[in-house]
Amino acid sequence: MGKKYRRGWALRETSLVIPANRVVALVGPNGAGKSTLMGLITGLLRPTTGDLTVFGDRPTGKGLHPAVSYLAQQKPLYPQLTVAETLTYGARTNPTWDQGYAEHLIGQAAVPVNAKIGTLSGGQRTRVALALALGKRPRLLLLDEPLADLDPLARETVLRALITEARAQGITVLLSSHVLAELEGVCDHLVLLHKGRILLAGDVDRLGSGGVPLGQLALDHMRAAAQGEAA
Ligand SMILES: Nc1ncnc2c1ncn2[C@@H]1O[C@H](COP(=O)(O)OP(=O)(O)OP(=O)(O)O)[C@@H](O)[C@H]1O
Repeated sequence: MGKKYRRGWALRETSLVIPANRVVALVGPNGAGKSTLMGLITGLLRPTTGDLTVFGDRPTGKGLHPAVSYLAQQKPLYPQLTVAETLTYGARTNPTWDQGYAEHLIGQAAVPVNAKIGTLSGGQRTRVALALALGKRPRLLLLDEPLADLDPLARETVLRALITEARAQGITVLLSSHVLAELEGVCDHLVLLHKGRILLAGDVDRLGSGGVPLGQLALDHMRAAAQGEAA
């Protein structure tokens, strides 16, 4: 498939399968097309050419697929609501909502349930947003740089909690990040985009067979692509 905006192509002739039950790293320089790819999967965007299916269904553009949760850097939480009210909102808007599970995740993160969202730290807000995303019991979780506003320690804590949960529940995760080092040991599949094309895609074990870590592998390919253009 491809996606063209007024200014030009953001994704070109992209053919990709996101493998089930994996934690997939989506990496690439600024403007590579990562958010566009996520937008197509959520149905917020429509492909200009070609097609895609999510669990066998074409995205309708009328809201997310019931089996998909999406979390971006800007978390759509209401600052005036308490954490408990936020979960109630989740229950009201998601037919597959699991209240007990969402409460368990909030408890695990030690976020006070009666606190208003607006009074929470960035890390706590992210944990609430994650509980909202996971409480829907998705089969696919799309994370578009969800940790970008957190400090390194909070990033590590939240990422570990998230991945533990995803693996325990068999959720497929597509995670975009510019912090390559933190994807190490977390992601088992890599998709590297560059200027709207797939530069590299595959299992980390196979791609890094020379013992090259994921971050290094991605960086080497990004450098080579940039040098190829400059030449
Ligand atoms: N709504 C839009 N209208 C026009 N062009 C857009 C729009 N959204 C993205 N683009 C362009 O499409 C290309 C891909 O953008 P996209 O946001 O998908 O990249 P990205 O890999 O997520 O970048 P970043 O790492 O900076 O978040 C860029 O050239 C961008 O300028």
